[in-house]
Amino acid sequence: MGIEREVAVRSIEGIEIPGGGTLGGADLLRALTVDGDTVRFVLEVRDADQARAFAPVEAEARRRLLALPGVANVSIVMTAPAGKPAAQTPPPQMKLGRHPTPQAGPQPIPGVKNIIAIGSGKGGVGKSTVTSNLAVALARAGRRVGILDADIHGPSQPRMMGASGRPASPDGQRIEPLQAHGVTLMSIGFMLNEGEAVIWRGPMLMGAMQQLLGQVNWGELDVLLIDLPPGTGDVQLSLCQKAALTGALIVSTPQDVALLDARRAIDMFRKLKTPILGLVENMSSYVCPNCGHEAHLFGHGGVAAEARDLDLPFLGEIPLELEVRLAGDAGRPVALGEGAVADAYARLADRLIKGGLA
Ligand SMILES: Nc1ncnc2c1ncn2[C@@H]1O[C@H](COP(=O)(O)OP(=O)(O)OP(=O)(O)O)[C@@H](O)[C@H]1O
Repeated sequence: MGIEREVAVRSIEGIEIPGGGTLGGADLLRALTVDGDTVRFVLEVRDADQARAFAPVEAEARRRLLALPGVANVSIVMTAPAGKPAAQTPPPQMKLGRHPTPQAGPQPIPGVKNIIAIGSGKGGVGKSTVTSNLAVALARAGRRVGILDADIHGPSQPRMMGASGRPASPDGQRIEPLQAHGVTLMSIGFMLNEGEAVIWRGPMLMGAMQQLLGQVNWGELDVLLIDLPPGTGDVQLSLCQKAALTGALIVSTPQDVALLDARRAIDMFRKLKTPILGLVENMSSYVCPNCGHEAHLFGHGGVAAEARDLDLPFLGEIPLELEVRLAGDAGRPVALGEGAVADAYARLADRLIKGGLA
């Protein structure tokens, strides 16, 4: 029998913090949840320096929570919210989109244990939404997670993760990624001026991908999720040739037309010898918030059936909920909170962790 959430909050809100005041008083506790014998929460700090100064606070919170009867695990994620608004800060002084340098086959990223590409055949099926929410769910489960937003046509991770700052590149060689909701984040969108379009093709695109993979200080990560553009284009090709991918995860809606496109994406990854880790059904069912009636706007179960046909793992279904879009637009992925969708993402994260993929 787990403890009450309030008991967990009360036990740590009085902890004194650097600079004076308490954890509760300074409103730094986010998304505290109790799940059986596990307590999880996010500690919102200003930047990496403050995160270091807060190490004793984190240790004390862990000590106090573990002392509560019924608590066996504590997972604390420190996050720094978005930095300065993009408009005030120019892109880092670094030329992105150069010609690729020769390399011998797909390369691992030092310090990064798994690299998972998130793909879809069709646009708008929720690939970016799944990426941001899965990342947050994995971080809540205590994993070290990064996102590389490689959606060159419409990078949406900065908005979905609420990160509007700019990564720095003091030496013009290495790029410092941002942090948001406990996730290390780099987006091709950070390297462009607002409204600037990317018209790279072929070799230039390959060079840009190589830089984003190899010149970003990713640090130690259990998993890096790569948000791909929809379809089967140059980015997918570059990525599979340049990065030693653990595998690809395919997002689709249950609709026939989306499934047809997903099949093409799967075929491409197979041809490139990238393992397909499984399929996720997004916008699976809709539960009316007023009457509780469950409807299947895009059909239901189509992706699971497809996975069976193709002999691939079916990793789970994510319901369609207004809150998913609102949370994405507000830069706070819905998986940070509670409810059916957050639970679905927690299950997906758990499957990847148990499978040794994250
Ligand atoms: N489960 C869901 N419930 C409600 N809205 C959702 C859900 N998943 C995604 N959406 C919304 O659908 C829209 C498209 O999602 P998203 O941008 O993630 O798709 P995408 O596949 O990455 O598209 P593209 O690759 O074309 O950019 C967004 O407005 C998003 O908030």
